[in-house]
Amino acid sequence: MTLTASPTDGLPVSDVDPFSHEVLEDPLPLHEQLREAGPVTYLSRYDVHALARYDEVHAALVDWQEFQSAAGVGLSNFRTEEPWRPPSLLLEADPPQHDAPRRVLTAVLGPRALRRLRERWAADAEELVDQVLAEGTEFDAVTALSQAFPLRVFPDAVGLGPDGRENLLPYGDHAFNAFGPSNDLVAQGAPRIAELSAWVGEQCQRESLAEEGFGAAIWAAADRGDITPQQAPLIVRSLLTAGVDTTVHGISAVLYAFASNPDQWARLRAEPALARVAFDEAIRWESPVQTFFRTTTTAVRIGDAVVPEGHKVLMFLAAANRDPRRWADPDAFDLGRDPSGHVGFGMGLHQCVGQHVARLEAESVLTALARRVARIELAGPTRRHHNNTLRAWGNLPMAVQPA
Ligand code: HEM
Ligand SMILES: O=C(O)c1ccc(-c2ccccn2)cc1
Repeated sequence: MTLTASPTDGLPVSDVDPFSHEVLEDPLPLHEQLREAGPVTYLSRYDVHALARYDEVHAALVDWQEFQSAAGVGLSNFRTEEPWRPPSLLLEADPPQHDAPRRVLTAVLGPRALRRLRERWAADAEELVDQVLAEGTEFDAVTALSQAFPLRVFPDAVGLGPDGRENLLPYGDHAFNAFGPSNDLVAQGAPRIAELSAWVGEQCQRESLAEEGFGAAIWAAADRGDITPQQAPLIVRSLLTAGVDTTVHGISAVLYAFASNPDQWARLRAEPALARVAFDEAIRWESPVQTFFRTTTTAVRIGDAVVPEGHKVLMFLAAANRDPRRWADPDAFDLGRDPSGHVGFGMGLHQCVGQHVARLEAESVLTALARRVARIELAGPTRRHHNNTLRAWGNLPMAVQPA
């Protein structure tokens, strides 16, 4: 990446494409360059300002007034472009519109609501791990665990019917690609997205949902008048968009972290309670959600530069999560570290409302695996799955040694 300091306000400029396959394959060198270039960089290719250091990313995330979400959290600016789908009532909204939908989902997905799922998901994870190990000690952890577990437990928790669940991953993959530029990744998903969107939209209707579950709880909130009946299906859609691919790649991230750091697996075996901190450390280390945007609502000073009003700001969460200004030995996956404060779930008003669901899914899988497996290691070449927003594994060939 060529960085030229513009003569005026000391704002480094680059024409790098953060959404190129070269960068998506290995974004770490770009993250390092952007952090070292200064507190903010101007990416001329997309006319956006980039933040890669922890302090600047954190500051933008918590300042929802000057860095708004209602103009979209992708490259597309909803002030000038039609969104590809009706905007999310949480993600692509600011207060006051954001308030009621957020309050409802906070209650539906909160730690208390999950208490009844904890035992069921622990049993589901044990059953899945037993099935995987019964077939042998070498397997692709992406299909056998990272995809299998979320797809086994989450649609049921939402209250989806049995048919069409294979639509969830491609729908989410396209939604996360759509936050980036209209490149080949977006073009790949375009032919199917109308059909996938229709199926997702159908699942959000009250009559499609089971009487128990996150979906029913959202519709019950509409009955109470906490939200309107028109908002309910869009809030169910949020779960189906944001709640599947993210957890699949989050579980892949923690499994890869352990397989590439076998000494850390030994620590987990010795102290199974470390499963929860292990997941957050993996979210910091790998950052399954790599980037997304905000739009300035006024001219904002960052470092020596001023970002004009109405400009898109690209936040590199993954770069912030490995910023040596914030983290000691940032590139190490270390269960001894306190990962709290990482921005892998965002921060502030829009911080992930489903983070407790994600943590419970990951903890269930890790606990079941740690009890049954003495060692896990990579057993062959890995392949990335490229997405404009998500950091994902296409496969994770794993060899395990039963306990
Ligand atoms: C490893 C798994 C996950 C990761 C890394 C993740 C990451 C994130 C991040 C970074 C944000 C902030 C977006 C922003 O600030 O604009 C977010 C928001 C959100 N997430 Fe998650 N997420 C995960 C799992 C989930 C799950 C399981 C659900 C639903 C059950 C979910 C639902 C949402 C929703 C609805 C929002 C929007 C919140 C708001 O704008 O108020 N996420 N997530
Ligand atoms: O409400 C929705 O539909 C929705 C919510 C959240 C996301 C998201 C975006 C970037 C990073 C993490 N999550 C996507 C969609």
